[in-house]
Amino acid sequence: MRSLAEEQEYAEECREALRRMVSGARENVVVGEETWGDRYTAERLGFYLKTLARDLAEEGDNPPYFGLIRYGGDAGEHRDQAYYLGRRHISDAIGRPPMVIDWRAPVSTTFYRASPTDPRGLATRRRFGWSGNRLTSFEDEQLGSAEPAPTFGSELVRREIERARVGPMRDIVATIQPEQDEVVRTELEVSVCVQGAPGTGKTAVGLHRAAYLLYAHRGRLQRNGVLVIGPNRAFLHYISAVLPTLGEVDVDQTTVEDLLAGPDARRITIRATDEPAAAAVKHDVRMAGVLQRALYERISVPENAIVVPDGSYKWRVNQFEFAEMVADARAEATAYLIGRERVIARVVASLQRQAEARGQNCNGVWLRKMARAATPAVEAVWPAVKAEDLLAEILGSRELLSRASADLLNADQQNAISWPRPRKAKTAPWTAADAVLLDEVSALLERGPTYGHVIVDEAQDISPMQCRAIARRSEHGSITVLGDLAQGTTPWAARTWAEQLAHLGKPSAEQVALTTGYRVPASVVELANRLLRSLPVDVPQTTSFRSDGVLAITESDDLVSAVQRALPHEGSIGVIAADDRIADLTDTLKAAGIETVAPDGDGRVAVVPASLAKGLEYDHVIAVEPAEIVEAEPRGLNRLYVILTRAVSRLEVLHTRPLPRELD
Ligand SMILES: Nc1ncnc2c1ncn2[C@@H]1O[C@H](COP(=O)(O)OP(=O)(O)OP(=O)(O)O)[C@@H](O)[C@H]1O
Repeated sequence: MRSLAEEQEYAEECREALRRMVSGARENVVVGEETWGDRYTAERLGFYLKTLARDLAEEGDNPPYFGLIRYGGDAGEHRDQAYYLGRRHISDAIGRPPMVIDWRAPVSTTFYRASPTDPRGLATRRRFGWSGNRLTSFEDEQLGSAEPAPTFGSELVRREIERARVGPMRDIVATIQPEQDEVVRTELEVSVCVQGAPGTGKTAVGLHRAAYLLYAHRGRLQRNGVLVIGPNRAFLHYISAVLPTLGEVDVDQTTVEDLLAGPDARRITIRATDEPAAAAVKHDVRMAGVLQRALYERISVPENAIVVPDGSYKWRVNQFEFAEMVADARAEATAYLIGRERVIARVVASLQRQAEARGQNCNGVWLRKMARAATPAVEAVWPAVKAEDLLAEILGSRELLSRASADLLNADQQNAISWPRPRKAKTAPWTAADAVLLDEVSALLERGPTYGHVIVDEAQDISPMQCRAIARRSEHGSITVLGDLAQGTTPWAARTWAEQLAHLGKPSAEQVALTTGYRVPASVVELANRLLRSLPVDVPQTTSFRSDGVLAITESDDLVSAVQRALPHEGSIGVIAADDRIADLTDTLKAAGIETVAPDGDGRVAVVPASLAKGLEYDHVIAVEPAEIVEAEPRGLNRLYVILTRAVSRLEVLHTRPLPRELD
């Protein structure tokens, strides 16, 4: 095995090889641009070469590798072989073995999963310690010896997990733990649902799974795409750097709200906010039934035949035939507008049969003319509908709403979502929940495109109707569902995964639990677990990987002193409080000369509204007045649980009012 100096030299050689790969890729772009060929091939080649050059160049100054595995004498095809593992594959010359293997390649699994009790053919596992991009140390585990060393855990892994957090989230490729690796490498066809306590690495696992799937199934997923859905924009900002560092830049990352307001649904402008009672009804899965009925009641049974004059003839589809065409299309078609098109096509086909029987030549022009002539009759029984017009009408017409929601919604529920008078779709006071309904109606009218894989983070908070919108976008693909039932804070938060998975269209997804926490230190976990016992969900408790960390409960409202106590320590500081205290607290800190930023800003001290803290983490968290956080919303205790578990190293709870008794 190499010494430290030799390893440093090898690291330099790898960097050099990577630089050659970048310039080679750039040269290829130039050559590719001058290559003759058909336009499609030239375009595809150009796109591929440019992507490769860009990906390689974006590699930047990351350490070229983080681990080395050396197999023993009885490891089959890998016998006595050694492999360096890094964020990306590095090769020196075509035909030569790679200098560094991508962490996602099958052989890398051994690095993550081998243990003294199951060495998987390995003799040694070496982990490298880097300071910036300088290799400073390594650590060897002898896995193949007859007498395995007692497991003491890796010091480098411990240091990485306990490091102070600054700035946005980082990748965890060097230290993925075995149970996390199993989720990351689950096959593409398999949908998984991960229930994990705070800080167990769900988000990290989801992002690494996206990168893994793109590596293992690049062709398929580049066509269909991978979508990551997170709870809010601050969270997306926080995770935005992870996939690019892993070499993956073509993953869509969005919130459910933005997904539904996206380019294919830009028809409404959200101008209003629903009352809680209205939002509760609109997010209820029964609305799917209401919308479906309201749409399909537009279809009626034909009362007349279709007669189309054509020169000296008149072609006919009699009333009975026409009714049968409508009934058949209704039974077969997957979407309303497709069914309507099908009826028109069948009417035209019938006219064509009659015309051809008379020896007429039915060319394209004739067929289009017949379709135009038949459309008004079809329109009368199967009218074309625009999603926003229909939704505006359902919410604006008590008769229609009551017909469509009979036995689904009671009178109070119907009242809650009714607009006082019919509105025009364009200027109606649309709300965020209406965008979810509109998406449902749009999908009833026409099927939309689907992704190859969808990753849903904080999935416990997604409403049944939002789940259906996600299910539609992953209908022909698979999903990774990440969440924690105990952190559910929306009015519709899931109580069980079985129910949520059914709404997401994947009732048989594999359910996995992660229970080792890598963020929150043991003393803070102990406090949070007390609260967990009083939450109405059945989830396993976390055990912390970390024995360090400090918990302080201070009876005071002196936030400035609390921040000043935190400032000398390394790392980020998050002041988290009930939403309506944020402006005040920001002013107080400003007056004391302490500069603060919002949760998506880049600065040392962030002032974070409780409602935006989900998924984020700070080295030092100051949780201000838990009683206010709990009182601010119906699921206030769950919110408090989220807030207490944002701390990486130190949590200070600042209060003047009694602490909620659930914390005792
Ligand atoms: N194997 C690991 N090695 C190093 N760091 C890790 C590992 N797993 C998780 N972490 C770190 O632990 C922290 C928590 O991870 P993450 O945010 O993914 O957890 P989570 O389960 O999504 O938490 P929450 O439910 O609170 O949002 C992050 O800083 C992450 O980088």
